[in-house]
Amino acid sequence: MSATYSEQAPAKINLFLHITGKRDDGYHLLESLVCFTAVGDVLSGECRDDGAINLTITGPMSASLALEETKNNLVVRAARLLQEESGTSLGADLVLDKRLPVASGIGGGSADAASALRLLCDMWQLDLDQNALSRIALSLGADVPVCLHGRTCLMSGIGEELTDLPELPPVAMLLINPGKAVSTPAIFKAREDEAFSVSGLWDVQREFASGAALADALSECGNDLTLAATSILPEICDVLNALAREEGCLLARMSGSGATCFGIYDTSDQAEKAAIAIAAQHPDWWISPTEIISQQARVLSNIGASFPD
Ligand SMILES: C[C@](O)(CO)[C@H](O)COP(=O)(O)OP(=O)(O)OC[C@H]1O[C@@H](n2ccc(N)nc2=O)[C@H](O)[C@@H]1O
Ligand SMILES: Nc1ncnc2c1ncn2[C@@H]1O[C@H](COP(=O)(O)OP(=O)(O)OP(=O)(O)O)[C@@H](O)[C@H]1O
Repeated sequence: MSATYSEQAPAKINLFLHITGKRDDGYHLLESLVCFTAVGDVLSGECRDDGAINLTITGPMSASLALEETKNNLVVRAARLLQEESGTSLGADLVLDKRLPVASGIGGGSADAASALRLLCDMWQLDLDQNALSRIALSLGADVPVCLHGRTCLMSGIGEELTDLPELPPVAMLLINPGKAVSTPAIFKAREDEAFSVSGLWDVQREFASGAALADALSECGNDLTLAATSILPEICDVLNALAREEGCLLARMSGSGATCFGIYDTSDQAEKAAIAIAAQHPDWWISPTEIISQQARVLSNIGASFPD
């Protein structure tokens, strides 16, 4: 029997997101403080020797992808690119446990693609150089390089320039998605007339001992896609208000191009209480209390521990 490999695909959170310019090809230059959370998808799989790539999607959010062709799934596209680049004749039977809402600003698809690259490099024992992997990642999407990197960092360029930052403490967070998908290109288009932010505002040396200190520093920044996203989906304002109203909320902000928003809470107890209170009023929203994870925590959780629901 062949071994089962497993990789986590944590949600990506843009703690702040500044749009600093636009390239001639239409892609925007950005600066964003990115971290990852304990909640995420999980990809697992076994090796095949015939080169076939099979993908089964399970989990609470699998229905959102049911109408899409499997060959277009970012996991399968990542696998195909890796086969081409490496020339391997191996394939894989993959299972994606889809827990993150789709098209929701927390990079679910990008995280899945990155986890496929990590899992298959391991399974197929590939020794590709980092540049080749980064090139494949960027060709799959602007958020895939940061998800492949998988640790707290400052992201710039169109998403391919990554500067490591001191790891953040396990800050308590609450993620909420109002259950409506948002198109990233539509949001970038809707902000076309807005001015660009200046870059270089974030002190890359700075360390934070608590969620309160982090939230305080983040209050100087913002998410430059919020206005555009709320004009397309006003329900995002309801989500932000619901997060901010609850006791212990230090900051409420949208991630990426939305519609998922995060709240930073003083304690995990407060984040969990807020989750229960908001769920009672909005049973149709996706609500997930979680925390920021560090790279070290991810490595440890890979050793025998299961990934939190
Ligand atoms: C908004 C963010 O989530 C912030 O992390 C990302 O920049 C989006 O990354 P992504 O979803 O992987 O984006 P892609 O799939 O590469 O691009 C989707 C579309 O978003 C727009 N896009 C994306 C990234 C970027 N830096 N500039 C852009 O203008 C482009 O219209 C592009 O056609
Ligand atoms: N494994 C996957 N998971 C989610 N979406 C996928 C996947 N594979 C392909 N897609 C397609 O990618 C689109 C964007 O999905 P994703 O969840 O990554 O968006 P997002 O959360 O807005 O990402 P970002 O934060 O990078 O803007 C979906 O609408 C879907 O059609």
